[in-house]
Amino acid sequence: MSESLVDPASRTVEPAFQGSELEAVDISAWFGKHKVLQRVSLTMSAGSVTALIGPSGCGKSTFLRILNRMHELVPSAALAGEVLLDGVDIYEPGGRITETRRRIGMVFQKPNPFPAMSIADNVTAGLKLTGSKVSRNDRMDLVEQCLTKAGLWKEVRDRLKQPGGALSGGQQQRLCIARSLAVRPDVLLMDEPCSALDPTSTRRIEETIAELRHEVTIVIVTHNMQQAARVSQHCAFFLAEAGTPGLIVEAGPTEMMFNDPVDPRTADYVNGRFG
Ligand SMILES: Nc1ncnc2c1ncn2[C@@H]1O[C@H](COP(=O)(O)OP(=O)(O)OP(=O)(O)O)[C@@H](O)[C@H]1O
Repeated sequence: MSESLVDPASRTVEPAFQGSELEAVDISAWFGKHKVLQRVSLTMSAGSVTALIGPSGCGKSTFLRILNRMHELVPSAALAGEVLLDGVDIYEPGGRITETRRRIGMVFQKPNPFPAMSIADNVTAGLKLTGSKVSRNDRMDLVEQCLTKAGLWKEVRDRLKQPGGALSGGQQQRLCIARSLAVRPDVLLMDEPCSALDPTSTRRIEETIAELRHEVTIVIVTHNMQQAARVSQHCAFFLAEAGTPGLIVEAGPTEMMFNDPVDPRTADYVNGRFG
């Protein structure tokens, strides 16, 4: 893929950012007897966006869901390995799942605001679940702050009481990002957040991601190579060959992954020769 795909501005890692580091160590995963991930290790650094790329079915979403303990919601699901958030395993016995999911938020493929709930209430909907209390005044400040960070404030500030479901798809996705930010996560996981959106809304979300990475560590699954090149500073290429479990073929700085990968399979994939 040509060098111009990688935005030079997105490569710089801000030295001042003191965010959280997420590290997956030797993660294997199963659905029943079907092993879908094989000893995957990856460090997702603070202050940067890590893109997970690879063909359909290679385990990217499963890996992402393991990073905030959502994988275990599937009855047949099992896993081995560790996920360290700032050095502490989120799967440690006695660890609180609610607190883990507060610290590691998730934005899904399809925008999922509460459609009948007001825009403002959508933003603060996660606070109750995590047991956080905010006064009425602080609540409105928080609503404004999160909508601003999600790049939606200017578009909705005059209609905060209108239902979230009345927004466009792209606005709904930014509302979901605002809702994730309200509980002050350390990490934000995004599973193909633009796949249901038009190119303009996609651009808008990408701009939001570029701004957010200065305050929250971001991990994004994307099928769009241009998007991976535009928004991420690090990339991991997943592959499941001939029915074998998914593994990481190669991971590293996005510029290297796109312009000078070590493994020929990475070059083939990022250049659109398969997948
Ligand atoms: N709930 C589930 N129950 C059983 N098998 C599952 C479940 N979810 C995923 N799988 C299987 O796990 C493997 C990895 O799926 P996963 O969705 O993680 O891949 P992916 O790389 O994210 O794919 P895509 O890019 O198409 O979203 C696939 O073989 C899939 O069929």
